[in-house]
Amino acid sequence: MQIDLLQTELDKIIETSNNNITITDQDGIILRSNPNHWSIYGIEPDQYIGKSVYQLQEEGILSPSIHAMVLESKKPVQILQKTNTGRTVMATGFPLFSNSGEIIRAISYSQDQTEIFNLQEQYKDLEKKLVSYQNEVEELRGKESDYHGILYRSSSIEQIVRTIYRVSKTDASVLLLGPSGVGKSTFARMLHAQSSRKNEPFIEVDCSTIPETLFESEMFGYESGSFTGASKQGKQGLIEQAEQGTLFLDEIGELPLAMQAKLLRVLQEKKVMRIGGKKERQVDFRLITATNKNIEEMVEKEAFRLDLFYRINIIPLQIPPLKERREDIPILVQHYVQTINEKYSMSKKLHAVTYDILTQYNWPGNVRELENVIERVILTADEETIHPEHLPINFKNISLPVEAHATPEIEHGVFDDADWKTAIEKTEKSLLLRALERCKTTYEMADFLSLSQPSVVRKLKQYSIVRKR
Ligand SMILES: Nc1ncnc2c1ncn2[C@@H]1O[C@H](COP(=O)(O)OP(=O)(O)OP(=O)(O)O)[C@@H](O)[C@H]1O
Repeated sequence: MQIDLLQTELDKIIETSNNNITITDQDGIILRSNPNHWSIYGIEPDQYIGKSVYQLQEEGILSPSIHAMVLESKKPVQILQKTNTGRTVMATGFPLFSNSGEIIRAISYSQDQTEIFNLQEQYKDLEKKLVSYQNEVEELRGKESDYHGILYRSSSIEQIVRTIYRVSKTDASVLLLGPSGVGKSTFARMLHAQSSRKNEPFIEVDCSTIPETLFESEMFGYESGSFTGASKQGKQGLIEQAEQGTLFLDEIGELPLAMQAKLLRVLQEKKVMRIGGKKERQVDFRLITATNKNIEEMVEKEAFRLDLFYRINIIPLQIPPLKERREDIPILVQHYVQTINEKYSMSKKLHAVTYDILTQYNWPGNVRELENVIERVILTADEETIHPEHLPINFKNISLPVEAHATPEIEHGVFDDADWKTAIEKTEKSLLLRALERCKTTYEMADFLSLSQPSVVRKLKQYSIVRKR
């Protein structure tokens, strides 16, 4: 009765265990096992009892057999088995000895670990990807704020820089979209400089400036004497000049429909025929296009060919105007004040209020306008310090936020009815706000203010100044 109960309990344990428990005798004959788990070995549950593990090993069903190993070594063994159903099984085996020290049983527990191994593989894959992304980020971060001449602090430009970095490794056509002066040409040059074609030509074509009558001869070139006025030697077209390099078609939205059709043919066939030529020439270039037009609307109005749009619009990148990424303005202002001073061997400075006005302005002409305005005021101001009145007329009605008004006090040392403590506090607060606008981190602020970083953090807290992220 007691034996029967033990037997039933053992059967139940084996049957319900999450592990595949298998017991063999000293000759490797399977005495008991859990029927639920044998499917991972590709064998029917009723086929294994009474079978020899050596035979199953020979048939390739157990490779290798843990029992065979335990019986041979007379020691506990742990192995990974690859089953012929493609599963990965972790098997642990133990010998069981009689009182006289003879091995009488081998018992194994095995568990299907396929999912865990798959996850491990995926994890390794992800780790590899992570390392490569980290390298990418490090590379970008190292050059952050000045990446191929592109200055930025905004996350929107950072995102674009990252995308450009990634697509520069491919030959995909990129379409740069955005209003005039946002930096489309600058990004196009950066993309080329970053690509494997960087040592080959970068040919920039402003589609709005080529007259329709000259389009073919300019773009495709011509053979000698092919038309009146043609050069005797013939001429290589712009597309051929971009061979192995990058062809940047700026203002593509200005291209008349007839020229769009001609361009499409070249893009489809990657071949050009010079005017007066007899055979087509194979061309290999990377295409970048840019426009400040709403090109999708042009497609809808049939002013731009849909098939050409598909060709150029593989990777569209929308560059936001400056007013939508205001955090880029201070760094651009500082950059242009410095470079334009250097260009003209000058050392003009912006008055704090001028600086505040420039950073509050909406810049409808974007970075180009910013660069031009700073150049103009540096050249025309008759004083070393550029005051608000030196700015063009359209800057007259800029209203500054309350904090900004505190800054002239520092310049002039004027504090109405203020006691010493209030004056110091006002000054400190103004300096902190100014540093905050110019700097990205509290470490940079500390550098800028010649303070320690903990002091900066403490003072920001003292004046309840919160840094924007
Ligand atoms: N992020 C930036 N950092 C530094 N300079 C920039 C940046 N973006 C643009 N610029 C400068 O602004 C000026 C205008 O840029 P760019 O010519 O690339 O603009 P665009 O969008 O191509 O203009 P358009 O549509 O009129 O051709 C250039 O002198 C360029 O160097």
